[in-house]
Amino acid sequence: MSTFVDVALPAAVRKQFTYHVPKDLENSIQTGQRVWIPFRNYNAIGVIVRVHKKTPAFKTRPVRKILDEKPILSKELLELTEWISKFYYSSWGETIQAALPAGLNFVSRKYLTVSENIDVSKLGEEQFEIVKDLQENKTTLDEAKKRWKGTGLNKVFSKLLKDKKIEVWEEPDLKVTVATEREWIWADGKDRDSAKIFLDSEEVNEKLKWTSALADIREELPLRQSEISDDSIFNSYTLKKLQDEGWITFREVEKKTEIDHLEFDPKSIKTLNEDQQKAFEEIRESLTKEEFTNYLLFGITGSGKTEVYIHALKQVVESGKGGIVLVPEIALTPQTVSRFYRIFGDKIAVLHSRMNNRERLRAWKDLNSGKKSIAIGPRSAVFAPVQNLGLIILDEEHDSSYKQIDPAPRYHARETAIVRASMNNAVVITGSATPSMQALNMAAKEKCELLELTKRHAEAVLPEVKILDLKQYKGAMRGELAVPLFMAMEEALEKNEQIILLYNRRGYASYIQCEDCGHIPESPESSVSLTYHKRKNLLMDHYTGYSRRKDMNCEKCGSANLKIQGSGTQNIEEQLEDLFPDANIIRFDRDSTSRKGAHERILKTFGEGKADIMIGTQLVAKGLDFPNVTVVGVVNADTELAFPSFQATERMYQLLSQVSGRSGRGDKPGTVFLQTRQPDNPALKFARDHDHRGFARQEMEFRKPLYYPPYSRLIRFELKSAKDHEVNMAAHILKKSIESVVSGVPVLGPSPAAIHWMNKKFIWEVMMKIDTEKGVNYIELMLDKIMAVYEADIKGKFSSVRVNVNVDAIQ
Ligand SMILES: Nc1ncnc2c1ncn2[C@@H]1O[C@H](COP(=O)(O)OP(=O)(O)OP(=O)(O)O)[C@@H](O)[C@H]1O
Ligand SMILES: [Zn+2]
Repeated sequence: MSTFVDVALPAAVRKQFTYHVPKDLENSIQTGQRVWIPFRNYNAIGVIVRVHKKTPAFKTRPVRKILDEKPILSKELLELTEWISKFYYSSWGETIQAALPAGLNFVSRKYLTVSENIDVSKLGEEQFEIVKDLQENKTTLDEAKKRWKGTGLNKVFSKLLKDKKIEVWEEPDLKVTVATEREWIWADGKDRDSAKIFLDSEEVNEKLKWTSALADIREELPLRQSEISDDSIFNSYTLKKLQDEGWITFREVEKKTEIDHLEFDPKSIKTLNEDQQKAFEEIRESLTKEEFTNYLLFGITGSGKTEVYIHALKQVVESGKGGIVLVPEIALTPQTVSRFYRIFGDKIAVLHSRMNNRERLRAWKDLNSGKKSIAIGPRSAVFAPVQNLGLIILDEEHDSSYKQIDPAPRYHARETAIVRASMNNAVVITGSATPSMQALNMAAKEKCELLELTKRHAEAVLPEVKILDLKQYKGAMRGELAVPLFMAMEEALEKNEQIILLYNRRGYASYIQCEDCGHIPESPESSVSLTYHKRKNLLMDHYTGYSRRKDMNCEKCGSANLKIQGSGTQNIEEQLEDLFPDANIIRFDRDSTSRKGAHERILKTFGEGKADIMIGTQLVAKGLDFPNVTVVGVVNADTELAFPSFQATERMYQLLSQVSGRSGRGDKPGTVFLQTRQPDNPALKFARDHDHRGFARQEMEFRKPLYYPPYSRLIRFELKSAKDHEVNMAAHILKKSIESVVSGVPVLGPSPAAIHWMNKKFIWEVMMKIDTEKGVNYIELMLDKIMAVYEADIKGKFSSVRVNVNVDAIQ
């Protein structure tokens, strides 16, 4: 009886491809391996997701070769990616693609090889020339096409391909290597003492530049290339000279990662306070019993959630297991990493988006081999190949970055973490000072265990929050700052305390507006309003990258009265420099942190007290812990409300609470000022009173009758095409398809998306709300049916329209 395998490919089609296994490969084939399979007219890389004996109804082709001796995807991760592909309605292949780092996933190039069963002696002269070339030079398909383009050999090459005398094979795009660097060492027979004698000897001529270098480095060998600092008196060239003179030589060593430079001091682990200890005891019990449990750690800002995580993780590591710590990408600061590194040292592998492919691959391998047992990273670290998984921590559970939006798989790291933990009898701790409505609802339904920390550690207390009505302070403004905020800042500066200002917008000034007709220029590519950048004098679309020079006259009415409205962080920064000429001001936003390492530098400067005021976007609200910050100001609390989503209020509330939480974390009490034009907005008042439960109650009351999440599950269908009328019609057909498959569920739309035109495509949306009790199999089957009906209905029409499905869509 033959053996068959089902193979996943990274395509968007939700199906696997079946091949038979040649006898000689039968003993080595396993699920989770990559194999080469004939696909269309080349040999593609695929991942085996199933091995079975079920003969398919069609004629199968054979697996060509096995790429990985050992599976690169464990049974566990295969099962997890399968669950995601069903629940979030992605293809299994594209889900696997997201779960593996480049070099191990499907990212590949097409190379040419000469077929094994070709008889070279029978080739014509031109054929022989090509074959010989390919045998001698490793060549990609693209290179070959270029090489013979326009020459007489082009046709011969195509014929060889067609006759399968030359085959196309995909190969992983990244060779599995580690990054190395030079480490300079003494040459054979040379050492510090002989160098000293030489330097002291008469022969040494001061003209020899390298003398000083030798003097400088002789005590410091071995010396890594990366350790040569810019202000050092010698450089690589000096070292090269010393090498030529026979004093030193080098060897290639593995590069250190950023994390290798952090401080390791496991004894510095903090003793938990009473509340923390109580929470930890409960978690410990589940860990000891190896029983899947989902905890929600609801602890106010500064209550020491991180300390609880650390103790839980320690318990896990000591029992020989591994853990994953998920944090929002922008909270993945050196501050967070170093707190864990101090206790767990090189057991930690950090994964983040600023790493290059090679660094990421190395982290993956260290975890997969068990060399490291803790992964820290953003959303995608939920796929980290941690061995013997005992615990997953998901900090700042409410953060929207845990949901992937594009491309598929559109998964949420929280739900994925819960599923992965339950597969491993592991524990999940999700933590937040402002838990999402979803999480609170789970706790209410006893689907997770609620643990609370209601006090800040030791003497620290929550800050006093003041709401400033900008309408009332019209005549009492210092730039963008109402007088009370300005005065509090002056006072703090006087006492050498620090200040954080949130301005939730970027660029020099947000937008321009016509004073006469009120028109605000919009992007022709995405229909969002354009942001004005003073430095470049440009209007920019931050979604698509479109930009143009600032208009001189209103494009609508021709008036020259164009006013710059609102102000971005750069403008505020300049104002602050005038208002507080003696203060050091530092800006923290995406523009100022786009360079590698900038993020770290800014936080370090502020942490060391070398800056007095930090002004920035949402970045300043996340998880930062600076005990000397006593004043926090929100320049305009209303900006979040303008966002078109049922979650806008929740987002605003969270942002205000989180940024407020940066104040008064040490022994000095803090104050927070929220500037607004809507002082009566209840969300602001709840934020002022630190009343998350009150806010949640009101928010739930608002959502329940409207059947919004968490009372329902939102599934958004996004339809895209360059032809607006086609998407529009297709969206109507899709709506009917949904209604014919499931009756009685609310279907919203079709409507143009909030951003109706982007990347030259029109976007329409249809949304449905389903019962949250419906499980993964129901969802997959329902969506299969809907898509089948839809596809039958549009058959032959609207071929330009693509449909994306987003389960648990949040905005
Ligand atoms: N048991 C403890 N012993 C000593 N210091 C503690 C203890 N618990 C917390 N702290 C200190 O209190 C500060 C706040 O703690 P931590 O950053 O863990 O709070 P958090 O709940 O994670 O805050 P946030 O939600 O605002 O990010 C930190 O500087 C931390 O070191
Ligand atoms: Zn106008």
